[in-house]
Amino acid sequence: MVPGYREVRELGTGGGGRVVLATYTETGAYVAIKYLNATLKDDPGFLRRFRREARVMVELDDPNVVRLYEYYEDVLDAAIVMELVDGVPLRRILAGRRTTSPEAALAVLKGSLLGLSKAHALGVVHRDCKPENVLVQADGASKLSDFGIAVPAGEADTPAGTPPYLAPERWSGRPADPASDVYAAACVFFECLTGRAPYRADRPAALAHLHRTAPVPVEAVPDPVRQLVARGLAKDPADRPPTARTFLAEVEVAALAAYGPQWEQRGRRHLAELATLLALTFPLAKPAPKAGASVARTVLDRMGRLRHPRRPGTRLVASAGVMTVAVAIALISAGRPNGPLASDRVFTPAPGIPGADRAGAPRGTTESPPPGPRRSRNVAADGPAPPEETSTAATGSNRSPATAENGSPAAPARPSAPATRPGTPPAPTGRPSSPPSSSPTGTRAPTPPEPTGPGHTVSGLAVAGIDGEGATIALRASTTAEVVLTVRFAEGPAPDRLTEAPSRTLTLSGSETYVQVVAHRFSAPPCGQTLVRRVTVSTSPQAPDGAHELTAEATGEPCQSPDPTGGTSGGPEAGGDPDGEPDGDGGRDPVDEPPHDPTEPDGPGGYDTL
Ligand SMILES: Nc1ncnc2c1ncn2[C@@H]1O[C@H](COP(=O)(O)OP(=O)(O)OP(=O)(O)O)[C@@H](O)[C@H]1O
Repeated sequence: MVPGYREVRELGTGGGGRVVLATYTETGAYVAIKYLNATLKDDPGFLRRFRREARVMVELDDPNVVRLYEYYEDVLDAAIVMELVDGVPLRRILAGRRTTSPEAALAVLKGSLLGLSKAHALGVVHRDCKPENVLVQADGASKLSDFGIAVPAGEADTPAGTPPYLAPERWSGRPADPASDVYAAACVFFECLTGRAPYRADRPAALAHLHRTAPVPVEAVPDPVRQLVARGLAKDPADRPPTARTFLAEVEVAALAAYGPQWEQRGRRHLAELATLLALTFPLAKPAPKAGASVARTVLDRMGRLRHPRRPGTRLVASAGVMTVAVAIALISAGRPNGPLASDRVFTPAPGIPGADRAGAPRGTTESPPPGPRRSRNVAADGPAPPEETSTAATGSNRSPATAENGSPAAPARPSAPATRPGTPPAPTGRPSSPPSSSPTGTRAPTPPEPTGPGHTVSGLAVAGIDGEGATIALRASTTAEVVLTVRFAEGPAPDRLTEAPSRTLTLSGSETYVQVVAHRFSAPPCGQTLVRRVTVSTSPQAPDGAHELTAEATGEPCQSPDPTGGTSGGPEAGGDPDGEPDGDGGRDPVDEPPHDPTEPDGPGGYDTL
């Protein structure tokens, strides 16, 4: 069990292990914890993949993607602590060949494409978009989960994916790229509309043949969305929208034209109805020992204070010299090739179920790190992988390591020994005596006080992410003495036209590793426009490579054009009514059965993730 959490019950078991509902003991907040199967944990390849999943998730701070709160690893367990989605997998909604209204199918597609866009912008492909991995909440919002087999786009990889959703080129062994995610998302869209995956066969070879050669079964879907299906399921990736973002633009246009400006509202409402029908299966529907306390504000309260979760046991740590590896430690080490990656300390990003305060915040923006070697972008993407992985295994493998502001490469900072050696007593586990301060200080940062203690250095510093409500900063110091962190936020219409906000100063102490979520409300980009956001961080004592900076772009939702149907909602051939009633595919014939098609009661059963 991950220290600091209490298991409530099992939610399900996937190919990689089990997922449990748990509470964070300090606040009572609910989380989902995915444990890597014990056998797989002993397999370096699987463990590497699991760590990669965590690293991808930590970067994907997006409301359409299940959020990572913490990655935990010790001698016994490897676990991902993540946002609990109180809802149902889309698979369960579609069970028994049930369908959704076209607007609901479009809403699912839009949610998946938004999540995938974020991944694509970071150079990552999901590779396993399918109804099992789309979780639908009671409000009709959906979230993409399970980045277990995600890889950097274009990386030569072993075949992976789930056959009914596998693009033709993937069957030929071509590397996964964003267009193959587009194909999978289009398959899920098709399944929402028809209750079936586009191609079905009982033998992989037959299924591969259908994906490669069978005509796209567009006649099975309502007219207004046929073109979308044809585009998304195009055999040749060159005929498909190249990324989720480009497909999304086409989806918005087609949906608006066919179903009017309220299409998404109606779609979400219908999804909400369908999910609510299954409310008894929601994770929180079953009796739980304690009501989930809201963590919305606690995180900010506690921001900057280090939580020392209970350690997994000194005996384990001391006797085996086992190191508890943490994502953020990898993050802050990522900028330096020989940086310290292992620690005996449990690390908890943004304590108090971090990120939860921001989970419900509206975003609807994309963030894409700009090119250029001088700026540290997403650190996990920039830096080399942890020692177990090659740098090409890191997300965005073609990116250069983080470099200092002055342009010189980050200096190696490998310590001569781990922080705690076998036999030495564990680090203090109490709370730091005083919380950090966080105050606006004018346009320039004040001169920070000198840190105490000899040999006190900051060995790692990185801006791990930016979103509309602030930045996540990872920091590692050589001792638990005070570190002053100065954060500057700036935004504007272009990189050379940024306006700086008053800087923020936080004093941190009591730990050697921190991940700070520093709140700052950036302006929301107007529809169709892009705003540039920049976060610059520096510390005292200074990090070896000085200040770090991350720049991101946020793009507003596409602007709505006047309703081409003259203001009526719902096109004449939509097969959906203005109230969004479940009308499925409007009584259309099911998809033509391809040869070798077995009868499948509940979706494309019989195929697991490869
Ligand atoms: N964050 C979450 N919140 C709520 N339920 C979740 C969460 N993550 C996973 N689950 C549920 O836990 C179960 C197992 O999920 P997991 O992702 O491990 O497997 P899967 O996607 O069903 O299968 P596979 O990983 O083999 O493709 C599923 O029922 C899933 O809906």
